[in-house]
Amino acid sequence: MTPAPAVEVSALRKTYGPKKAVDGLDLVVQRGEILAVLGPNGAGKTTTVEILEGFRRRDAGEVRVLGEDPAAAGRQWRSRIGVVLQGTDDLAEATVGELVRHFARYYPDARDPEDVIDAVGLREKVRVRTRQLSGGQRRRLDVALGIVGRPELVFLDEPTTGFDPQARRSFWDLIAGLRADGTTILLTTHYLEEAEHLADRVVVVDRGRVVAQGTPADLGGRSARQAVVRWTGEDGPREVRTDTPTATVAELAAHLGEVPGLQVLRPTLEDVYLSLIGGPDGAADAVTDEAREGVR
Ligand SMILES: Nc1ncnc2c1ncn2[C@@H]1O[C@H](COP(=O)(O)OP(=O)(O)OP(=O)(O)O)[C@@H](O)[C@H]1O
Repeated sequence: MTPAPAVEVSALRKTYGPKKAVDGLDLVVQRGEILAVLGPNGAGKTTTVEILEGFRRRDAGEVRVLGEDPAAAGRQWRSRIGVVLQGTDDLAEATVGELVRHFARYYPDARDPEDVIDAVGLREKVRVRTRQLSGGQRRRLDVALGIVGRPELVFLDEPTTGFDPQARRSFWDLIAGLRADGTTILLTTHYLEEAEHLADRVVVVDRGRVVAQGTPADLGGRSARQAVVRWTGEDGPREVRTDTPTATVAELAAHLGEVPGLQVLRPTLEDVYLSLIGGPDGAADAVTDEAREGVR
């Protein structure tokens, strides 16, 4: 028997005054998978995650997280969930080491705090007060506090915002390690390469509902889209669209030998994502721009 999904959401709704932040959202996160939720600013990602964490009330819809309704779940349920909170300002005078060790004591089966400090790359900062950390280091501390309790399910809301590229890579290794331990992870991100690198599946949310989902390779029919073969011909740049780029390249090579300027291009995850949400500025912004054009 396949285990029940870690997260099941159907027809979720949440409004703030007249604003429909979440508008009929359906979502499933299977046990052991990494699901990335993508979407433009204001799409409803954080609201959804906060409802799943039990921090925000919903207006309507069914929600099950580790088999329970987060709106009614208790302490024991909470100890099975890892929440990466943004900012622990009231604890700014504590050191990194003190905080991680302190949080570990709240959980029945916590990870070794020293291992967690190493895993998030804060060993050199272990005696530094949290108020003295950089933004990226603070975020890593948030992650450390979110995972030290050995949660079955971790919510990561834009975990690598403000990370330098090297820190982002080590964070990805950390997440891959959690997954290898069987942890289920739901992450929101604006970094398409992060979703591509980490996620088993991605869900694209726009205006409070899911507009597409799939593996990073297949999202929006990506793998089925035609490839573009480009090269430099005698008269300048040439390009053809084809379902069989290998055959095209073989043909070119037979004619030209080493093909000058050869490139085979497929739509990136970012291309597909932007087409799903309506262009580089997102559908909502495109409409606003049109309206602005109208009044000029
Ligand atoms: N506490 C609140 N009161 C009123 N409106 C809110 C509140 N929180 C969010 N909103 C609005 O609800 C919508 C969804 O916001 P949410 O933060 O869930 O989006 P998001 O997808 O996480 O965006 P981002 O990518 O910018 O973090 C936005 O229009 C936002 O302005």
